[in-house]
Amino acid sequence: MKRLNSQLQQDGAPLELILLIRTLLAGCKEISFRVSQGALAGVLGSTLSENVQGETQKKLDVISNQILKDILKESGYVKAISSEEEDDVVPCHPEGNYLVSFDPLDGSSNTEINSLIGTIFSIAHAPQWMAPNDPAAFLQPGSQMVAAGYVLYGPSTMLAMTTGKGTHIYTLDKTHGGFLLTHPNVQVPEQTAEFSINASNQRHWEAPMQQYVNDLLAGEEGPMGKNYNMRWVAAMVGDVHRLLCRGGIFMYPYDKRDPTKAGKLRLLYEANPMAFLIEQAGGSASTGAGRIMEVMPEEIHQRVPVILGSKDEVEACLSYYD
Ligand SMILES: O=P(O)(O)OC[C@H]1O[C@](O)(COP(=O)(O)O)[C@@H](O)[C@@H]1O
Ligand SMILES: [Mg+2]
Ligand SMILES: [Mg+2]
Repeated sequence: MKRLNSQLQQDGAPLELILLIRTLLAGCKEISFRVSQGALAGVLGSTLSENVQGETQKKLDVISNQILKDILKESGYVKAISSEEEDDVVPCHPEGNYLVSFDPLDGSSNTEINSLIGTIFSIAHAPQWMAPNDPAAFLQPGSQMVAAGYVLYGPSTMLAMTTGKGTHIYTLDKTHGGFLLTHPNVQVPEQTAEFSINASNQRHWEAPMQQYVNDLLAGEEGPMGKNYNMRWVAAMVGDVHRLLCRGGIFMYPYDKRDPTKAGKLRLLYEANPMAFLIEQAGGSASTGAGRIMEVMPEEIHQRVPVILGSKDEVEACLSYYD
């Protein structure tokens, strides 16, 4: 089976980017090991501290963040980092050519129940003009990403990765520690009968989303004329992985609970990397008002509504907003 390295080379990724990706994945392998240790290593449970998102940090949030921060800072390839768990931009190497944004542990509410969690990341060029601690450098639209991916810590540790030449999925072979290409060039089916949303928030959604989900639930007797199934892993990395494997539509829309927030999910290190993977796999990714990867960020922890997945189904959902 082909190794990650040769696929990245085949996709024309420059050597320094390949070395950076390998460095980041070395950190993810360490996280995968710590996660698998669970209660044996005392890594489950919450800390007493709150992050910039206003969420109580899980021990694994803090551990994963530290592992990635340390390994990227030492690498020399990275000028600066933005992380879900860091208030501000973390300056790294003044000569670094890349910016890395990451969600060190996605699906934190799943840590205690041994369910799916992961790490999500995106990489962009570091503008020459930027000072290593300047957040303005991160305010680039997602279309500027040069690479994005996630590592899913599940029964197998799996990696979905794109450098703009398709989306490929790899499985970690723990016998030699290498990621092997097990699902080359994944394609999201254009049609689907599976949706993913936290339905407990329905009363807070805008009218178009309420109507769309009601019509999905109406099944073949309803306007959609077919029965839909529902899934919710409560970890974006898990719901998007299922979607890359067999299609579907994933939604975390705007809701009225907190009008100051455009959504729950963060643009730089959740929505953008997932949008890049989905689009490179033939799917669509929208905020409801436009393509996620065309959003011009205003700040590093900005949130956006997310509607992504099978092309025809995303279109059907967006037609409710028209
Ligand atoms: O608890 P809810 O409202 O269902 O939200 C689940 C969503 O929140 C998240 O867990 C947020 O990510 P973090 O765990 O990294 O904070 C997503 O992975 C997931 O899609
Ligand atoms: Mg997350
Ligand atoms: Mg997280």
